Amino acid sequence: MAGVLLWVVCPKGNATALLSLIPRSGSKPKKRSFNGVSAISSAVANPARSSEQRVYDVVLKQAALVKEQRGRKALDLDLDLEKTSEKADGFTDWDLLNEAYDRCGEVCAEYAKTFYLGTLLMTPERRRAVWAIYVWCRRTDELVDGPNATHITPRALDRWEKRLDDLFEGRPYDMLDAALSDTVTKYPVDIQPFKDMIEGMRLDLRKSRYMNFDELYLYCYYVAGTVGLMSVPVMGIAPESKASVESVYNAALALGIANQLTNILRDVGEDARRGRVYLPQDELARFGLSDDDIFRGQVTDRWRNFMKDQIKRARMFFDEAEKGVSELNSASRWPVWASLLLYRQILDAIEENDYNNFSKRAYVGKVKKFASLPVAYGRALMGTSKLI
Ligand SMILES: CC(C)=CCC/C(C)=C/CC/C(C)=C/CC/C(C)=C/[C@@H]1[C@@H](COP(=O)(O)OP(=O)(O)O)[C@]1(C)CC/C=C(\C)CC/C=C(\C)CCC=C(C)C
Ligand SMILES: [Mn+2]
Repeated sequence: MAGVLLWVVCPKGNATALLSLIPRSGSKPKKRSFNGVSAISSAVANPARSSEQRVYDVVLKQAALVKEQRGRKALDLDLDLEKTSEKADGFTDWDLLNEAYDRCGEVCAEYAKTFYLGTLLMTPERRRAVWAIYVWCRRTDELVDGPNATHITPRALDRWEKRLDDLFEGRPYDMLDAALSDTVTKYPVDIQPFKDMIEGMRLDLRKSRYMNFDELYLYCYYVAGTVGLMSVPVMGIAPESKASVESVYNAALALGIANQLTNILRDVGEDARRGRVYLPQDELARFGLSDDDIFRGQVTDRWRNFMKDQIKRARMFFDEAEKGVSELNSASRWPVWASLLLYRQILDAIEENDYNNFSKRAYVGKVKKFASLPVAYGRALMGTSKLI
């Protein structure tokens, strides 16, 4: 990771409410109404398009790419790598490419053990592609959150983006990039979600307050919804699924948003100590709260009520995501269910802490964690048809 950093710094070379929140297949995102608040939010003050509409364009683009490839039937993604694929440009050594993927697996095992174990159920080809995506996301997040984050400037992120362009064009900069470079030649992965994740990191450099949910939604899409859009082309949709491609991508997007909203609710105290408040300012005000209450860090009834509302919304996104998991290829469902159930339980833990997310970290204990794994497995075995 240090090498990457050096290069970047100094380069060389309620349910109905949610249903209106998540756009359905082929339709445009509708006006959002959450908790009785007409929350087309910034779109009201600003005739420009809402975050939801902007994000939906990326969903459509990604879905179109998948459909195009399905139509061509050019790839059989389950065949052995050696039999099916061309070598990535500049990478003529199979051993080196295998080594690059193995290294991605090691990084993944080190940073996200449960997720890594889940990927072992996937086909070898898909598994290593997901590792490559994971590693790129982890490195991108490390740039702004890692030990050297203070050296990161918008220009450094521009260079990271240039490097992304290069790897998508078959010119990887290092071994880990080479694995992703190979992955994007084999799966219908669009570059836009990757660029958008970098945009999320840029946002983190310049913005520490979110006026309303529309602004927060865009941030959550950038840093987390994108992960869903990057992963599904690799995980694959079950051949027997009757769901539209768009609806599956919407569910994937919802899972990323749900995870990030959960992250934000869990880390309120930690973020405040870094001068950051990710909670929508207008919603805080509606509950008679302000930044000062967050910096004071006292759990009051106002805070509890506010948190109940926020948790409810995060759960609605999880509910929406759940509908899509069964549409994925059977071998990809288990890790997704496992991560969904584990993340969702963080919300329960916040409740169990009596909403003290200022000084008590909500976490899911080992027993609950392990108990979720067979539940995830059971759900993964269930068939499709929750979406249309
Ligand atoms: C149909 C359907 C439901 C499909 C499933 C789609 C799918 C696999 C969605 C994945 C959703 C997911 C795991 C999103 C990640 C959300 C997340 C935690 C984002 C974090 C961002 C920044 O957060 P922050 O800095 O506030 O927090 P930290 O303190 O840093 O934690 C991220 C850290 C961005 C970087 C993301 C990653 C490193 C995770 C990348 C994961 C994958 C590529 C694999 C996803 C696959 C599975 C099975 C979970
Ligand atoms: Mn982070």
